[in-house]
Amino acid sequence: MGTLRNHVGTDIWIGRTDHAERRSSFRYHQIVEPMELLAPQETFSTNTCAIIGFECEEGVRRNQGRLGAAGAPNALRQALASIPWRTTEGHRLVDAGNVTCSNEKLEEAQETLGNAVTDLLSKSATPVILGGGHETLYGHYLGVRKHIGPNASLGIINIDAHFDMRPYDKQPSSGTMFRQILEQDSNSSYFVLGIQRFGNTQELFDIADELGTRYILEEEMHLGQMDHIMSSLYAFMEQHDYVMLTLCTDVINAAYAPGVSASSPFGLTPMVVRDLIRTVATHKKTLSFDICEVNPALDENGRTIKLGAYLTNEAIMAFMGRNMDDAGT
Ligand SMILES: N=CN[C@@H](CCC(=O)O)C(=O)O
Ligand SMILES: [Mn+2]
Ligand SMILES: [Mn+2]
Repeated sequence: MGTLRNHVGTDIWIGRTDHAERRSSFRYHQIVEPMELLAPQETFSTNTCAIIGFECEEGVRRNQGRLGAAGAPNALRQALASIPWRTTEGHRLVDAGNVTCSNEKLEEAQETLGNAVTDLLSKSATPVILGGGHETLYGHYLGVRKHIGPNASLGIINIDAHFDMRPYDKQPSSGTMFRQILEQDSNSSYFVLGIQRFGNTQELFDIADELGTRYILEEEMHLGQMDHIMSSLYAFMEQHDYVMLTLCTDVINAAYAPGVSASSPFGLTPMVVRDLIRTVATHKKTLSFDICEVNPALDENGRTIKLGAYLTNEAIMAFMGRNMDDAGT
């Protein structure tokens, strides 16, 4: 089994403290609570986000990518630690620890992550998954599908430069997940935003068309075009019973996000990605979020890690914001 480590080291959630008791000066490290996964426990209020890390780069290795993404979950936690926590008192953030992939056992680790995600959803927490290579998404998907059952329609929204729809008959990797899902699950649909025209072969565009993928190219996603894109995104979410969101950090321009395996010289700006995350995570059908492909080993001065943490914060704040009315109940 993929190893489940319930508690991250005490040296991870450390940051600046402006005041030890005054909540209005709190940052993430002052409010995050450790939690036991898979242990019987009372259900959370709907105002709870649950972080879980996936220390895995086996999918990237199999896809001939550059290694380092397994170090991202704790690096992202460290960067989140000092971000101001700006929600009301009823909102909680728990940390369920890390699932670690060892001995190249990717499929087992994805299953372990899936079980953790199902557990969190069954306790009414909103999972926020810190990958890992983009193979993290497949474990995330397994957990969501198990929670909602086989018959519910699931809309999967991916913000990515790549389709990740390569053949998986030899082995799944970080380049195969959406083909695995669409070929195995007729109640799932796929919408990907930020595709690079020259980051994918013609064959991958053909497979995307064959499998009914909705996609928007990066070059169609700039100022003046966003209203139309947000409307398409909203329409896609409305068509499904549930939605899940995944961010492949290589969709962002390489100047802002150099710390990824396959960087994008023409990638999106962080502000566009922030708007997409806000739109999707605010929607009531969205169950969960993952961030993948941050690679600390390739980063420059922590720039990609910090951006990844800020985008994760956007997802968490959007999830919390939609539950504002329930806060404190
Ligand atoms: N996770 C996806 N990775 C891309 C890598 C592309 C590249 O190396 O240029 C893919 O498989 O298509
Ligand atoms: Mn990608
Ligand atoms: Mn990807």
